[in-house]
Amino acid sequence: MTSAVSSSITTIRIGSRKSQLALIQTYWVKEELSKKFPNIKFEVHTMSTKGDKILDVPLAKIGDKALFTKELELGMMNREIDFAVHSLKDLPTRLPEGLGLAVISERENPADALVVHEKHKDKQIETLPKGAVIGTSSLRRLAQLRHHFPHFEFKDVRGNLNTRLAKLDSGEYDALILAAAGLGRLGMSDRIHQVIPKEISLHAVGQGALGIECLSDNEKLISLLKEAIEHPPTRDRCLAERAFLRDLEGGCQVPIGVNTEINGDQLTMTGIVASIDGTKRIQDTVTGSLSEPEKLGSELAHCLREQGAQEILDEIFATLERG
Ligand SMILES: NCc1[nH]cc(CCC(=O)O)c1CC(=O)O
Repeated sequence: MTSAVSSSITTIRIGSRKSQLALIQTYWVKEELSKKFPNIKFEVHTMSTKGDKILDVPLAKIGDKALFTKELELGMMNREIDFAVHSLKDLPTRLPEGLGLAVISERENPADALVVHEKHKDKQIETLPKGAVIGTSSLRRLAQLRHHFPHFEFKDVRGNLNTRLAKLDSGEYDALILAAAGLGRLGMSDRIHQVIPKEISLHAVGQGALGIECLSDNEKLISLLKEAIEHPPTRDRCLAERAFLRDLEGGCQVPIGVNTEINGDQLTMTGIVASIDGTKRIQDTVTGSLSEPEKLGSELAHCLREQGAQEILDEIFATLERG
């Protein structure tokens, strides 16, 4: 008996991707659970996802929202694992029937970071030279940076963080834009040359937080996870962000950015939808009660739609389909 529903709990199986970052995140979750529940045995089971296997195609062109999660979801549906740990930003906003987002962990800095080649160590993003080659695999980063810095050359970069950094250091790129949180968790905060301010680029929905997915009816497991892992302020911010993305029908790979802030019992949320060439941008900010984060996310999505966000998104989907 390995299910957490039984009173004779013995083992709970945690599903994880195999990348170094995924394993660091999963072992952190395992450690937090083990501290709270020393009598339960937690086991890590690793799986490769499609996103780990296809490394020669730009992410946006693969066009599969469950790129980093599907194999783990099958593992839960087949009862091979009890829950899966994801980078929340890689978890689609609509999950397969029977599965749910059980808890959200405390968020690290959700901002993007500039990482530069040694020869640019005295520069900031504002002062990198014309024609500088900037590596990013995210349309969101591309669209927002191109608007502010049309004189840079943007080039796709795939692979895990170590591979990307090796490509930067070998001179293939002048700089990379990476999530500050990923670098921090890998112990490479010293490579963060500049945190990109929100006035230049808004971060991805859910960036910097972990999301734990499990069968929606596994109430015992969900209550264990809540007790050990859940961080309510991050949860509320991320639920608002995910409602915003869900209502715009966007995945991780569309140029949609957000910023959220809690002040007392109020949540303030800024969102942007941008065209890939950086010329069209629709951005707005809403504030509402922290008690209904998803309502606020939906309100912001509606707001941007009314200002023409859907046209920008439709154009992008058509371009991606044409290849
Ligand atoms: N899709 C890649 C991905 N998914 C999660 C992270 C790490 C940061 C996070 O937890 O948001 C990264 C790398 C990156 O964007 O640089």
